Amino acid sequence: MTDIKKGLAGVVVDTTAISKVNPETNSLLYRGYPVQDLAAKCSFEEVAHLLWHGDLPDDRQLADFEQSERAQRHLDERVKRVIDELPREAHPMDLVRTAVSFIGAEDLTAADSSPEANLAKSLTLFAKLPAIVAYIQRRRHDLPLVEPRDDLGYSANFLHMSFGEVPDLTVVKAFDVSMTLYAEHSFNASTFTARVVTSTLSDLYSAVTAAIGALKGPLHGGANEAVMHVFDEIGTADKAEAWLDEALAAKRKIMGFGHRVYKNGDSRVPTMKAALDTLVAEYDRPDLLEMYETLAGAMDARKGIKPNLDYPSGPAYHLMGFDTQVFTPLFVASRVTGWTAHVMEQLSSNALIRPLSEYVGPDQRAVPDRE
Ligand SMILES: CC(=O)SCCNC(=O)CCNC(=O)[C@H](O)C(C)(C)COP(=O)(O)OP(=O)(O)OC[C@H]1O[C@@H](n2cnc3c(N)ncnc32)[C@H](O)[C@@H]1OP(=O)(O)O
Ligand SMILES: O=C([O-])CC(=O)C(=O)O
Repeated sequence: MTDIKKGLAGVVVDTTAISKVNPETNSLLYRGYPVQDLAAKCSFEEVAHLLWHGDLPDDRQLADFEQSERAQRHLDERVKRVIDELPREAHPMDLVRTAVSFIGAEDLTAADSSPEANLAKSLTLFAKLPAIVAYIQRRRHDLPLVEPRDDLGYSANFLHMSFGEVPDLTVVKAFDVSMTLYAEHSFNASTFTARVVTSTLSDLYSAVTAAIGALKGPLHGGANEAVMHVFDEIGTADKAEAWLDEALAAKRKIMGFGHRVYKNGDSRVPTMKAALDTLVAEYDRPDLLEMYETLAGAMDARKGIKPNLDYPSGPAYHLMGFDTQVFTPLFVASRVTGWTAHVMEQLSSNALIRPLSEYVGPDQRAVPDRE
């Protein structure tokens, strides 16, 4: 029998210059820069520029970049109408996926996959996703669309469009940090999906639409939503240990824990946990922190399995005021930078991605004659 690497675990399928995930040193580099330092010192706009162009922008480049992003922030009436046609109860990930697909169908230059065209499309999606996600968040509460403000940075504007006001700087910074941390993570399932689609020479919108579908699952991005459901199911921290014992006995996967690559903790968690701590102080919610610590401690004690980025980001988005079902769309708004960087990298040295499988079905047999 062939040595099959189920789930492609441990298989290196290509090179990438975009990010380096190193489980040995528990580190993550974007284009050579430690992600913690980027989160501390740079805006998400700078990080997006870094991922797409390979380097941080100088002042002039940043000003140009910000200007192009701010000019495209509004929600197009037709995209709004498409969202409005869909049930209010539809999962926000399905709405975001449909909105991106619609934008792709409307763009008559979608098939132009030149580096310049793909860069322009990437920037368009980056600029428009906050409006889409913010509108979905508001529509769930029967609230009207909030127009973007072009005097605000990406994260402050995102929060303004979501809630109609700009929160304290601490909250804006925590949100911006989450965007930076979620932006890129080498060949994770959704990015690999984007690369598979791109490898057939399909267009960038199709790759991003497919990637959104892959991100939705609870074993990947959907876990940030699932963490909050777990917290709700447990109720209060004093019940966390008993809940965990029962869940593990029932062989349940505990959402927000474990990782395919990191086996000793996720490099991004300390930075996001620090951001969560600032939010807990800001909103005076020590109960949430107690739940976080108790469940994480119990999981470590019982299984030695550590939290991944979705574990601190779920409660952080909750404190900011987002509905639980809107957490994974926030991940989309960030990861679109990494996905599109990978689309462009894949095209720069493309090979159709088409692995082999070992057939284990019935041997060849004759189709019975039909009357
Ligand atoms: C941003 C992100 O996408 S990060 C990932 C977000 N996903 C989640 O948080 C979902 C919960 N986690 C998981 O399901 C897994 O840890 C994954 C899918 C992320 C990684 O899985 P894999 O690399 O395939 O590891 P695998 O599932 O084989 O786990 C190895 C062992 O640890 C156990 N394990 C791993 N994660 C968990 C978990 N969250 N809860 C309980 N047990 C777990 C498995 O049951 C398995 O045990 P076994 O050897 O006794 O069968
Ligand atoms: O790398 C992975 O498999 C999942 C992950 O953490 C991410 O995509 O951010």
